Formats: sequence, C-alpha cells, structure tokens
Amino acid sequence: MKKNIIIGTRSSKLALWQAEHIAACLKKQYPGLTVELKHVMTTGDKILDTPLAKIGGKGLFTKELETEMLAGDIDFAVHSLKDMPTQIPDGLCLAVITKRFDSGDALVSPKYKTLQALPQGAKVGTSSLRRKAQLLHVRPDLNICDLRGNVNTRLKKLETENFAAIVLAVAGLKRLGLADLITDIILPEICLPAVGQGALAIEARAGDAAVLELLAFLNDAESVQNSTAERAFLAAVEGGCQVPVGVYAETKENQLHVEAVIASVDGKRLLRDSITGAGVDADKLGFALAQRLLDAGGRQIMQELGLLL
Ligand SMILES: NCc1[nH]cc(CCC(=O)O)c1CC(=O)O
Repeated sequence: MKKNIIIGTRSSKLALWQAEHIAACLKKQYPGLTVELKHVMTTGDKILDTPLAKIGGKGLFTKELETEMLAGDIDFAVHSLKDMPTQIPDGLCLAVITKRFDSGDALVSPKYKTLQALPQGAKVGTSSLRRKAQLLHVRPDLNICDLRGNVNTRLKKLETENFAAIVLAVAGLKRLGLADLITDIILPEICLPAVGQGALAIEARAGDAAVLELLAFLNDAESVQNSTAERAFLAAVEGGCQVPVGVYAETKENQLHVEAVIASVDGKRLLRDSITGAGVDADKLGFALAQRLLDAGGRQIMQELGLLL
C-alpha cells in the first residue's frame, strides 16, 4: 500500500476545492495515508484574456499536469471532467469518474433573476459557445459578451463590466459555497450541458496499479457509463470543450438516454436529437447520436465553425 500521495492541481479556488475534496475522501478511506497537493500552472491559467475558442487546441487545462504525471512528479491529477479532452495521452488513463450531482447551468442575475425577465438586448456574459448558441436560440435579442477567467473572476466582472446576467455551471458554484448566488436554473430543455459537466475526473498513470487500486472506490459506475456516451458523442463530432455542442446522458429504468445538440454560434440553426438503449452500448449510442446530428446538418455547422475560429 502506498503511504504518501502527491495530487497535482491547478491553483484556482475551484480546482483546489476539487483536489482537496478528493484528498479528504482518500484520507477518510485510508487513515494512515498522507496526501500532498502540488500546484501546477496550465496554459489555460496563463492566458486569461483571449477567448478559449480562439486559443484553440485541446487540453488547455490538463497538459502541464499530464507532463508532471508522466515524469513521476505527481501521482494523479483531479480535473473537472468537462475540461478533459476526449483523447488521453499514451501512458495515462481516466482512473475515476465520480458521481455527478449537478450537471446543469445557472443564471446569476442579481437584478433580473430569470432568463425570461431579462430586458431586450440585455448584456449576458459567457465565453462558452455552447451556452451562447443555445441562449441565442431562445433569446436572439440578447447581447452575449465574452466572460473569461475562473468562477470568482467572472463573478467580479458581473459587477465591474455591467452584465445583466452571467451563466455558470451549477456544480462549480455549489462547490465554492456560492449556490446562493444562483437566481435561475437554466433547464436542459433550453441549454444542454457540456460533456461531463458536474463530474470530477481523476487522471493517473495507466500502469500504476498501486494508485489505480487506491482510487477505485471513488469510481461511480453510472457516472462512468453516462460520461462514456457523452465523450463518445464529443469524440465523434471532433469537438473540444469549445464547440457549440451540448450533450447529457442519464440512466433511467435501466436504460441509457442520451440527448444532444449541435447549434450554429448565432443560435439560428439548432439541431437536437436523442437516443435510448442499453447502458453497455454507451459508446455506440453516443457515436450513433453524433452521426445522426452530423448528417442532419451538424457537419456543415462544424465546418463553418472551423472557418470562423
Ligand atoms: N470551464 C471552466 C469550468 N470547468 C468546470 C467548471 C464547473 C464545474 C463542472 O462543470 O464540473 C467550470 C466553470 C463553469 O463552467 O462555470
């Protein structure tokens, strides 16, 4: 049994909460274990002004952590699953996907409270093309403006940059103890979440049996199955975290139900479809749903996006 573990983490408050949460779970399970946190700066942390979609590339929040892991300087890294690219580098693996509690998006609007109540042309902050496209689809009048930075930075900008509302993940706000700031939950009928939103992922060395064994108890079978479908969908549309694509899988009455959307950035074209099947076919279901949406016009939208960015 390992006696000491080094967890690699980004330094944002959310990343630290997530790493500390996993550290606490480990210490509870293995009282003799010592757990250390090592802070690692990623490209996504260094470039703060440019919209992520324009920086391009995948793994902006994971690459430097992966390098440290491969070099043996950290034992594993804790990520928000939604920040994980669909391709994991050779030698590494997704060791754990935790149980997901909140997958949705929230509106923070101290003045207007709900999406419906926002005045015509209201300035709304989000840098996510997925959120932008889906919001514009129901409210084409909104003035959606870029809003980057970690959760706390975005909340500050809500005031300093005069946004009528900003959109954030429910999970991130709850983890930071900021659930009180949520004034409206944006229903999945309006805005489907990002792949894996709300779940934590632990990335570790594929051959490190001691660490993998130590972590196994944190894995949630249903979460793994659901995110397998979601990640298969994302891989098939060849999207990173910065595409106007949303997908949500859930298990109901022993069936896996996957719902997904591909939209143009202006929200004018929005393709949405769903598929249901056996959980063991999670991969195939995600892939099949992607093919359906791509054939229905999604391929053209993704091609246009490639030209745009
Ligand atoms: N893109 C940053 C990011 N990565 C994960 C979360 C929230 C937590 C989660 O979705 O698991 C957030 C903040 C947000 O989107 O509001």
